[in-house]
Amino acid sequence: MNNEIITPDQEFEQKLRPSRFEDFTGQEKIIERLELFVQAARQREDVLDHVLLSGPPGLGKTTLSYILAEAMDVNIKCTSGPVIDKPSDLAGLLTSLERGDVLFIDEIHRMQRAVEEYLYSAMEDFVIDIVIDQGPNARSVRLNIQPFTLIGATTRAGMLSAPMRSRFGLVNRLDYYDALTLCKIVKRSASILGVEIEDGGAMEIASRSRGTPRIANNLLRRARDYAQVKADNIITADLADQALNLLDIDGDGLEEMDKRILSCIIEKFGGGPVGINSMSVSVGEEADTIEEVYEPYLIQEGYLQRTAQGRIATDRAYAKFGLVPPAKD
Ligand SMILES: Nc1ncnc2c1ncn2[C@@H]1O[C@H](COP(=O)(O)OP(=O)(O)OP(=O)(O)O)[C@@H](O)[C@H]1O
Ligand SMILES: [Mg+2]
Repeated sequence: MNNEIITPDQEFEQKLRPSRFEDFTGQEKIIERLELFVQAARQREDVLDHVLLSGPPGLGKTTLSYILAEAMDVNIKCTSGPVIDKPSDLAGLLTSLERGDVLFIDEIHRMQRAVEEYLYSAMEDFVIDIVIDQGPNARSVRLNIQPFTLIGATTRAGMLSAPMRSRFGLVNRLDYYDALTLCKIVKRSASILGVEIEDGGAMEIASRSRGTPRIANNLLRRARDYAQVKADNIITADLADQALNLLDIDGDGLEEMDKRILSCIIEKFGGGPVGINSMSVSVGEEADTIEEVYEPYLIQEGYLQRTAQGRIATDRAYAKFGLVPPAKD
């Protein structure tokens, strides 16, 4: 399996992560909007409104959060939904923020309900309740905190509760990148890494990266290794093609797990509909990962449909394996 292609490598990503709006390629609408709100807030010497960033993994949510903090010229503190055990963990973080600071909460849809509710008053009125003393003397005091910007990132916007969602002033959904945009990203990354790449090579990588900058960068890295061993360190279209074939990434950018999911629906479940849990057992991947990582791309590319009864393989999925879809009644 090529899980390394889709999983983040912190050190490597850090190096390639754009730190200013100008270096962030693609998602033009979102960038235009965010730049405008940053400018407006700065002019008023105000704190930036809370921002929600949603979209599949590797499209730039964390990157944008850092860019926003940088553009506002404030500190950023990072945490993640599942690691906040109880409201008091959050209280410590919130009281440590200075005016205008960014609190970045990754995987915000995985926050516990009690923690989430605790966050509401902080987001809305910049106050929190803390319990002091213990036993019979225990009492709750209301504490003002500095106005701050919460940036929440989620791969599953649909799993966010309505009250949480409504507290974000700026809601942005990142979409998959087209190949041309990814091509620019690949070339930028190559120049940072000092890798020589031809236009054709960059395009080959871009069109096989499932619309995802993280994957494009990871494939670039693999192509670089290949070029170093097999050629003169130059990534041509031909060389990129060979390197990606070696990784089992096909011409449509599908990787082994994508194909396993599709062939499982077709071969074991007669084309579907099949429930996520049966599919998860059958392909040997967690249901969450299938839903967050693999399915969105397969759906966008028209290989898979999600219906109330379950997942269905489309005609395109059959065609992918050279099969004829069953006649519909
Ligand atoms: N628009 C972009 N331009 C250039 N590089 C990008 C862009 N978006 C993402 N990247 C690159 O892809 C990598 C992954 O992006 P990032 O970590 O921001 O994704 P994410 O949406 O936070 O993913 P996850 O949901 O897994 O946390 C970054 O290190 C960065 O180098
Ligand atoms: Mg992230």
